[in-house]
Amino acid sequence: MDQQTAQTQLSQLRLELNRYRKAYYTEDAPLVEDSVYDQKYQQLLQLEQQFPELVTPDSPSQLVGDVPASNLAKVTHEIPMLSMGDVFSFAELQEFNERIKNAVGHPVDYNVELKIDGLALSLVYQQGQLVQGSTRGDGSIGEDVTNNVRTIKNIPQTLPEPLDLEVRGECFMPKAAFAKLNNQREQNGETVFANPRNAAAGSLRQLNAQITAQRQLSTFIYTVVNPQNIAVATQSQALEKMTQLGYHVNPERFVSHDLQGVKAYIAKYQQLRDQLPYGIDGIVLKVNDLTLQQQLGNTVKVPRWEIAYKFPPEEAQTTIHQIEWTV
Ligand SMILES: CC(C)(CNC(=O)c1ccc(Oc2ccccc2)cc1)c1ccc2c(N)nc(N)nc2n1
Repeated sequence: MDQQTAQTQLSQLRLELNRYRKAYYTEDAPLVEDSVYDQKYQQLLQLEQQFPELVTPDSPSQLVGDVPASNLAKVTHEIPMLSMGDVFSFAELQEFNERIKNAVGHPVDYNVELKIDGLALSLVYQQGQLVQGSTRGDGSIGEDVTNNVRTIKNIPQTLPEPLDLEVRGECFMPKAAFAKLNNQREQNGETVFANPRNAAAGSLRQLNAQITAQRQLSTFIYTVVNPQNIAVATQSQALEKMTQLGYHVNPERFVSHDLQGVKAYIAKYQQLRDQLPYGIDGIVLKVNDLTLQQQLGNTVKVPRWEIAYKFPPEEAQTTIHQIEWTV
């Protein structure tokens, strides 16, 4: 290929890849699958290797430090990482409760939790040592972020007991850290993140763990995948035990018999949502008894024993310097 053709192809690739990057990071609306981005990015790298004199400072290859690597190693989840069934009205919660009562034959207790708005994370421990951290990916295959999760302060690297355990939770960027990061990026003339969830995803999915380390990420852990290993019978006991093991577990939870108290909880946190230092997008009802959870089972993507009640979307995320955070 002659230099002229290479130049044309490279400027086309730079244009496309920078457009994809911008959409992914600032508009919270990826334009293409990671695999398409990867394939074009590899094409650009090959051409730049062949014609180094054609590399320009705005080429995506020159921003490698900050480009979240969609070429992180892959991890297969032995137990799938599931998502949530969503409802948008209290009436639908009542229908869910009726379905459960009919399936189980009696009223059940629910563990009621805030639905943390971050990115799902799985942590695997062997003999009490953290050996792997991974993202959900498509539920069966996620990305290996082990080195990055080792930089997150409230993730225990070693448990006080030599347990073989897999726990799951949400990785998130606190709102104050998000505001600070975007203001810094704006001052450096970099693209800003659309919302804390995108900022958390972009910060966790890095090849360079030192970038992750600077981003003040946090977690709330909410599931033990193998509860038999910690001798607990309910979701609420599991969360207590995880707290004792050193995990950061969200305290705004309670056990409700049927739906008593859930309406008040929804009203309280819809009100409090803007003042919380982390993002939530609803509440979650989980059948508290773990044996009942097993009996109720899961569909391919969603457990049958939990339901998420989604809050209406918050008003559009205005640009950061206009928001004065009240803590
Ligand atoms: C309920 C679950 C989907 C996690 N649970 C799982 O991923 C899960 C996965 C396999 C399980 O067991 C299986 C075992 C074998 C086969 C299939 C499933 C059980 C739970 C979930 C997801 C997001 C949550 C969130 N943002 N906030 C809170 N507060 N809770 C959340 N809970």
